Amino acid sequence: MLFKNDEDPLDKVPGPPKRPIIGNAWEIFRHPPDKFLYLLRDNWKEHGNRFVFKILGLRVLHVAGPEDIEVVLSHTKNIKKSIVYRFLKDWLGDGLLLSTGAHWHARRKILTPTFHFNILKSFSIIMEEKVQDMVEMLKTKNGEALDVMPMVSDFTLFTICETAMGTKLDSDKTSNAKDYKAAILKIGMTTLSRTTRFWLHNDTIFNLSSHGKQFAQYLETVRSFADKVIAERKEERAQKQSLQRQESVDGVGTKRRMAMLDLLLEAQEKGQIDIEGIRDEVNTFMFEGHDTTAMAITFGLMLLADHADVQERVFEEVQSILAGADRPVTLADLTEMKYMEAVIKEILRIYPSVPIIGREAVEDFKLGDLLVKKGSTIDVQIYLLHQNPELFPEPELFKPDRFLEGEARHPYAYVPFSAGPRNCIGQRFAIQEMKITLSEIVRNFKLVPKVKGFRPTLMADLVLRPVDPINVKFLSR
Ligand code: HEM
Repeated sequence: MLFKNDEDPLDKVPGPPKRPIIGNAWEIFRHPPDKFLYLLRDNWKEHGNRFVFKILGLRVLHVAGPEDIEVVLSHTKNIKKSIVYRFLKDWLGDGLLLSTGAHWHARRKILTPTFHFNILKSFSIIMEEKVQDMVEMLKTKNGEALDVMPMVSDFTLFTICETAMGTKLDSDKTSNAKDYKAAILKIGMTTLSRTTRFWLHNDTIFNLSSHGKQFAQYLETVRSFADKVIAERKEERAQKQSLQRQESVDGVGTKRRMAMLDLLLEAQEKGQIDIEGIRDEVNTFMFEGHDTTAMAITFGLMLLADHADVQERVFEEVQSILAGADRPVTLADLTEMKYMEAVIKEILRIYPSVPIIGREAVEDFKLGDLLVKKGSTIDVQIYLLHQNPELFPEPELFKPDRFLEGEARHPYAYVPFSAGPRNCIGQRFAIQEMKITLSEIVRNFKLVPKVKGFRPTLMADLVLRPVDPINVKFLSR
């Protein structure tokens, strides 16, 4: 693909001027990885909602308009992920995020019940416990400015491990968790560097490079963490199988709750999945289930701290739902939090945790008059879509009310969880976790930014991250 250089309708789509043979490889490489998102934004501002980058023979069509995004995301056959996802294959294997075709369909079917209402209900109890731990820790800090990202990603990692995997991270395992989180950050950075350096797209060259050797070490760390989680749950299951089955039937609040991993282990007993498959899914869900929500909550705390008026409305809403009662929030309370819902939507509009989605066309299709040929790479630019002033006036402003006022909008103008067949399976889990976390924090603390109006530089690797620390003071109410 990299060296195929035949004619293609995508050559007529605007984009930065292409050099002979290498296309835009030099401009892309010249940009440090943490500036790549800004390179995309500048090209979008200059060329509009469709632009093409060419790296040798590989054309990448970037789409940022809701009409094009609707065609790409709702296509039932073009569900194959793009080349960049292949760079994650040694880690996430054939797990739900990377796989395609019949294999993906079968896995999605096995995993969908994990997010059933009753299971999410039992997860809410764990989420609430984990938030309370964070609240207690914050109370001991006496309002000093804290770098929120590491704290929040501990919380979301502990939560996904205990909900989906049924594994509690005690103090002993916390250091493993720290190594795991650090390795994920490095995997993201290395993947982004690999994306922008076309010669590293080749596996052999990459594996021999210093990037490739370090990548192998990070992989070892994340894999062994996932393996420990599986081994532990398996052992516990063997010991307590009969008791656990009975308790998972009565569902909520029992000592042993049914986790996603149990569902996979049951599928293994029925011969529907092998141990490699379980490993791939555990790796996929541990990553997708903690890093995405960690970034969303981190940016959310920053925005709430910076907008005292919004924070006050969130506080008042929670207080009125609880009628001043001193008890944890319940699922019924969460469904009443309409303003909070608008706040969360606005957080994910400005900072969509997954800023770009990549597809490889498995068959020709049309975007209006433009023929997109089989084999083309298409990048859906969620971050840019959400920044479009025609869809979201004054897009740089944090205005949750825009989601309350019933503004008419294209159905694909807002897609933080993607849409169509490959949408986010964890969407309801994520929103539930965000609602519980933000409501409990705002109930207990007044959030104040260390520096008013501070906005970090952003980096789009596997998720959208702040490059600079986000410091917030948590003043007890
Ligand atoms: C704010 C939080 C989250 C956001 C913004 C988000 C966003 C997304 C997006 C945009 C996709 C499509 C990716 C693509 O096509 O390449 C996706 C897929 C996925 N997400 Fe999420 N996600 C979030 C939280 C979660 C959570 C909590 C879980 C698990 C508990 C999860 C599990 C997954 C999985 C497994 C996929 C692949 C689904 C498939 O292809 O069938 N996500 N997510």
